[in-house]
Amino acid sequence: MASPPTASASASEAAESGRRSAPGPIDVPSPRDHLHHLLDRRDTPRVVHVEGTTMQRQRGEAAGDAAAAAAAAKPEVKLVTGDGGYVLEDVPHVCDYLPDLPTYSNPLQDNPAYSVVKQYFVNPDDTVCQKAIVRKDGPRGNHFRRAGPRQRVFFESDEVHACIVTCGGLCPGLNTVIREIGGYRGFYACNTIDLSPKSVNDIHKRGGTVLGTSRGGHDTMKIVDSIQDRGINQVYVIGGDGTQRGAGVIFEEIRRRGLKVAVAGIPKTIDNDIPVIDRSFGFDTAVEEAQRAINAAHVEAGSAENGIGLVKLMGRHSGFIAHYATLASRDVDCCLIPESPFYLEGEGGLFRYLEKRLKENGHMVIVVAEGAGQKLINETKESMGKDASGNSILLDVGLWLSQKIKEHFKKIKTTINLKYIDPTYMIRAIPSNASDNVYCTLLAHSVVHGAMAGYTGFTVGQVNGRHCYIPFYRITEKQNKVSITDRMWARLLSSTNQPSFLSKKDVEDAKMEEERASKFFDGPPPNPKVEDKVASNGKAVK
Ligand SMILES: Nc1ncnc2c1ncn2[C@@H]1O[C@H](COP(=O)(O)OP(=O)(O)OP(=O)(O)O)[C@@H](O)[C@H]1O
Ligand SMILES: O=P(O)(O)OC[C@H]1O[C@](O)(CO)[C@@H](O)[C@@H]1O
Ligand SMILES: [Mg+2]
Repeated sequence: MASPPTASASASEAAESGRRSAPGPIDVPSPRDHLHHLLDRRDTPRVVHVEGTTMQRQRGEAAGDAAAAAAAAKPEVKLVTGDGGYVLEDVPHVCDYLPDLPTYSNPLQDNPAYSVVKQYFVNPDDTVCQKAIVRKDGPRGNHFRRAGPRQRVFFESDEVHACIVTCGGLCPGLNTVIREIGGYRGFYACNTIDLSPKSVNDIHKRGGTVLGTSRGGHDTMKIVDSIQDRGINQVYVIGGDGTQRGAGVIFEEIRRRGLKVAVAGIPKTIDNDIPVIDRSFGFDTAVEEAQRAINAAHVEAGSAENGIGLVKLMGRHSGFIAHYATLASRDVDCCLIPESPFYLEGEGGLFRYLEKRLKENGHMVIVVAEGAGQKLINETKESMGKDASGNSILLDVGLWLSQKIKEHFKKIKTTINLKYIDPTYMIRAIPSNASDNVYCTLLAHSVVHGAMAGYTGFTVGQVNGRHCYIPFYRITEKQNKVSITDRMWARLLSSTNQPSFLSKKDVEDAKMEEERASKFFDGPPPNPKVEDKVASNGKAVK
């Protein structure tokens, strides 16, 4: 019988043999393939691969030439491999480039509130697995460093000079995170009143961000100059994929300058489009608030003859809010999201379904995510260009669809009553609900613990219910999307009874695409093929 696969080849060995021909669409990657992928990431040429306790720098500052400097400015992949196909995708630490920093005992141990906790400090070796489901003969897979307080910290409380920045769109919960980070010294100290500025005291009850937010205008050098000039040593960045990318470059520049500054991200986006993590804060609140709009649409539609209620929800590229709001409501007859293209005319099209549903039920509710149907709209309308951050400005699918539906029913001489509701900005401007509030609080604590422990260049996130530290590149390399080949989307289809708008070929293509993506982004599969198993000497095991 084959021994359990491991991915413990050295980085150089892995990089060398990693460039084999691309496997076919139905191949599943071995843990070694995945390791190669991590080592070979186009944007991540610098690799630190740790086996046991040995660290090998593949390329870096030592060469001292321009190429090395350029390489040094790129993200570094830090891998630790272990038995049974265990891979830890570790995050950078200030000691990686400032090796002799002093440490201090964590002041939390003197806080009476925490004295009752059995084991408050996390074991430094604790890691969180990315895939909760594994099989007995499969590899243990990808892991991230567990978040939480460490016994030794790299900053003294009095020495901390933190800054917080929020970027991108609004999101319920922003103020809760700001409040909890802002109160860091209060968090560790006994007298929280002295250390929590009055101004942040009740900001978690307000929507928006007390700091303000913006798009565009990222200038790495100016930002890092300002961090340096002001003597800031902890930078907390709250934002979506763009913001985390920005934080990644700030971190690289800080490391290049050799500053003792921790850069840490807290992922924010109501669209829930950040990969790896269970969900982003504010999403739960958005889904809950969307119910009010859907209820209103349902009441309006049900009160009129041939009533149609149409609700637009946010979701630029990912239709999670529409998806979950539909599932939660049960009053929705059709949900349209960016991930699932639809068409209007003919058999299996939207209009036929609307006609059928109105005949059966006399009214109906449609939920559409703002990014849905953009290709269809673009056939007749010019695109709107980009926002200051480079995101495409979307055409209003709600208005467009309302118009199209009205035209269609006019053509077939049927009177309808269509009410279009656009609650998008109202939804994202509210304060977070109770569940998001707790989530934000814990995320904020976890991120502060990470920075205090000297970790940097990471985003805090919940993975399989546990908080962990995830390298920036993992959060920004792709977007989290609704998988239309997943059971969850099938549940929606079975609850609304809407057409899937997909041909057999579309489904096959989608499956193949998702398999390819998960092959490279989600770590080793639970059960690799036997011939893909690799022993610790790098040889294939049969
Ligand atoms: N590759 C990048 N390098 C540096 N800065 C970036 C990069 N991408 C985006 N940014 C900056 O990050 C900030 C936020 O980006 P963006 O407006 O796309 O919002 P976001 O963080 O993705 O949030 P959301 O999509 O939830 O609204 C902007 O100031 C933008 O200039
Ligand atoms: O109008 P703004 O502020 O650019 O934001 C719109 C975008 O922000 C988000 O709320 C978050 O990315 C998207 O759902 C939406 O497309
Ligand atoms: Mg974004």
